[in-house]
Amino acid sequence: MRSDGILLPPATMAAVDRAAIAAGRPGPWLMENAGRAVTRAVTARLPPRPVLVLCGPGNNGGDGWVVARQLRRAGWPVRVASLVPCQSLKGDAAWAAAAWDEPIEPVGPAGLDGADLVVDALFGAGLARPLDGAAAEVVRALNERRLPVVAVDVPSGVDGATGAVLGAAPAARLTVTFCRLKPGHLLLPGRLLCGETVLADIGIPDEVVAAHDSGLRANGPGLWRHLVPERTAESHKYRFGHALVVGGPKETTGATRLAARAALRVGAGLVSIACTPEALPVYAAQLTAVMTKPAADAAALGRLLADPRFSALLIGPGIGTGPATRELVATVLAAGRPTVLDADALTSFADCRQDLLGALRPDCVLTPHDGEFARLFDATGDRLGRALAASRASNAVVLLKGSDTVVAAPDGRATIQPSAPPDLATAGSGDVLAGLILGLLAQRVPAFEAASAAVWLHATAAEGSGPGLIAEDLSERVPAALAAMRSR
Ligand SMILES: NC(=O)C1=CN([C@@H]2O[C@H](COP(=O)(O)OP(=O)(O)OC[C@H]3O[C@@H](n4cnc5c(N)ncnc54)[C@H](O)[C@@H]3O)[C@@H](O)[C@H]2O)[C@H](O)CC1
Ligand SMILES: [K+]
Repeated sequence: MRSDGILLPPATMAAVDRAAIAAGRPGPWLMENAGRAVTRAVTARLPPRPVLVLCGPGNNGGDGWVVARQLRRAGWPVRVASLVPCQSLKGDAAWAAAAWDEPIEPVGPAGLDGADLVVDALFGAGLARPLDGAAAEVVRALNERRLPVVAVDVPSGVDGATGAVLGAAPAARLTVTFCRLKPGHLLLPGRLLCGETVLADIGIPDEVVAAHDSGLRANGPGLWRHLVPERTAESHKYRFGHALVVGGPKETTGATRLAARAALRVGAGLVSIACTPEALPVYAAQLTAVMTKPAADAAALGRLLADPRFSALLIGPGIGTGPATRELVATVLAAGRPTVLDADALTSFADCRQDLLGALRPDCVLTPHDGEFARLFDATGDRLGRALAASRASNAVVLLKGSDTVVAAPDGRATIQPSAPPDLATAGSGDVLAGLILGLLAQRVPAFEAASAAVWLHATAAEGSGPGLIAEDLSERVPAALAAMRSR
């Protein structure tokens, strides 16, 4: 199976299952492969121990019956508890249960006694509402007793489309999923509840998956590495663009400098800061490779940006909020270059959002955190859905920052960042991210890929840094992240 990063929401996964069966892969064969994948993952990690398999009313439960049979064949002491009477099971689940010829218990907390491991096959892609009744009780008891759980496809109660918990969900040590990851495996809290996530090939052809591809991806270098220019012996700095940051006042130059430095670190050929004459000496005293350009007001900035050599623009870090910023943002957008709008450049439009949203283009990238997002867009719904809706509404790329950062494009594509070291939560980290996007845009990386690449580089630069990471160091770690991008 290609590691193509394709993410399939549960409803799409169900359609893929049906298409695979129509393409000659029988349901029981798929279920047997799914159960075998779970069994292999368990037996590769653990020696035999008393295991309880919790089977639900559908095909997730069907996978559980296969796991029970295969673990028993591997010599494990296995018990099975079923949420529903076996005679109510249908289709492949009924087929899988019929092979079990030992006692079957009801699902409930009492059944957990004596189990050293629990296989959670209650619900998967078909979860339709919050857990209740015996399912909720046993899940709560699992969490209270901190029993090791192996989840089939997804921890029961986690919504595979959003990562949200519906009622309750076990904290699994291991989750074995099939065919492709679902958004809920990467979005919080689902990602944390999955524990180690193993993706198993159960024989669904890639072409069946491709036919159902809706443009959702787990973020990774394979999506955009080819678009990030590489320096060679005959490279010249002018080939790597000229990035410009609209600098804040002399009292708050740090954010602007962090962004400018990050743009250089990620490979922009030239980087300039446009700032007021009062702030210019402050910037000039603290910069070496970054140039400073005086621009006293919006009109002067407009004249400066008429120079076509500026290939990408950033406004926001440290710029301050208010009408003057709105005027500067309008001037920057009027220049018609790929543009990053971050922090104060977004907050300044909280009371007049349409003035901003009506002026954006697909080569613009907005980088709100949740608070900034809520001031501009409808904040109801899950993060993936919200980011996609905001991108469609604004006709711009929306990068919704978080531990599970989502990048969404107006054409419906989206990436979810699979990891984010907690050390990224440091002052100035967002300024560095904005600078990384700017530096990639300056090198003519398209906006959606530039934003996704910047998120991955930002997280990779923080990997292994440990506590005490500061934004300046983060920027210095970008070259190593670029090298990792080329090698993975
Ligand atoms: N990905 C693949 O190629 C394969 C996946 N398999 C497994 O099939 C399940 C999906 O099975 P499905 O029957 O569609 O749904 P579930 O088993 O998750 O749910 C069963 C059933 O339960 C009802 N229900 C939903 N929510 C609740 C609730 N909160 N309380 C009570 N009942 C609820 C609803 O009617 C559901 O239909 C997938 O996860 C994989 O594990 C195949 O086995 C192999 C191929
Ligand atoms: K499950």
